[in-house]
Amino acid sequence: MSLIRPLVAGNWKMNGLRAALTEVEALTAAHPAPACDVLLCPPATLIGAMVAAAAGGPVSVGGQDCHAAQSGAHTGDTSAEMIADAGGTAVIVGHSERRADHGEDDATVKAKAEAALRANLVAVVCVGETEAERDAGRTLDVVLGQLAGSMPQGATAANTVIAYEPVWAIGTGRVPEIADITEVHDALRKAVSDRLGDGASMRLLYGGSVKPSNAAEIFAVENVNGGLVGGASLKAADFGGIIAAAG
Ligand SMILES: O=C(CO)COP(=O)(O)O
Repeated sequence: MSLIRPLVAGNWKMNGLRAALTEVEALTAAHPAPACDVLLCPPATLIGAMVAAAAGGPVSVGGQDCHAAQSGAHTGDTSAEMIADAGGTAVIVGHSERRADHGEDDATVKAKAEAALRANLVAVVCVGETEAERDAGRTLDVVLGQLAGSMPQGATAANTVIAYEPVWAIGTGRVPEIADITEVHDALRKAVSDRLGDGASMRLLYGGSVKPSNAAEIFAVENVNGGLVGGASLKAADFGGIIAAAG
C-alpha cells in the first residue's frame, strides 16, 4: 500500500435490521482512531439510524445504490440527494449485483456516479470480470472497458473511488492470486492516471472474499488502497480485523 490513506468500506447488501446497529457501536468502541478511513453501506432503511449510531466515531455511512435523478416518479428508488439528506457521505454504484440483477450498463452506472457527485457524495464505482471472462483471457479488457464507461464526469481522487471486484470472488471464499490482483490494480492505476490529473492518488479498492485472514496480504499490494467488504463487514469483530490490517 502506498501513501494514500486507505479506505475500508463495508457493503451490508440486503442484510441488517435495527438490532444490527450494535455492531457499529462495537466497531467504534474497538477502533476509535483507525489508520484508514472506514465506510459502512447498510440498506437504505438503516442509513439514518446508522449515522446516529456512528456519531462521533470514525465510521462514515453510505448507500449501496442511487437513482440518477434527483427526485421524481421512480417508485422504490432512492436519490443521491436523499442519501446525503440522511447523513450519508458516499454511495456504491455499479456493483456487479446491480449490473446483473437490474441490468445496469456502464452508461447507467456513469449517470448514477454523476448523481453522487452532484449530491456531494463520494462515488464508489465498481468494476469486475465474470469467471467466464477471466477464463477467456478478457479480464483487463472488461475491467478497463467498465472503468472507461462508468467513470463520472468531474471525477477526482477526492470524490471518486474505484472498487475492483471479480464477480467470481464475491461471496465464494475464492480470491485471485496476489499477482492477478496486482496486474488489474496496476492497469487501473495507469488508466485513472492517464485520464485524470490526480489519478495517481485515487483510491483503488479490492473486493471479493476479503477476510481478516487475507486482508493484510491483499492490502500490501502497491496499488490496492483498501477494500470493499461484503459478508465480513456484518460483524464488528471481523470488520475490525480487516480495518486493523489496513493500518
Ligand atoms: O460484493 C462484495 C462487496 O461489495 C464482496 O462481498 P464478499 O466480501 O461477501 O465476497
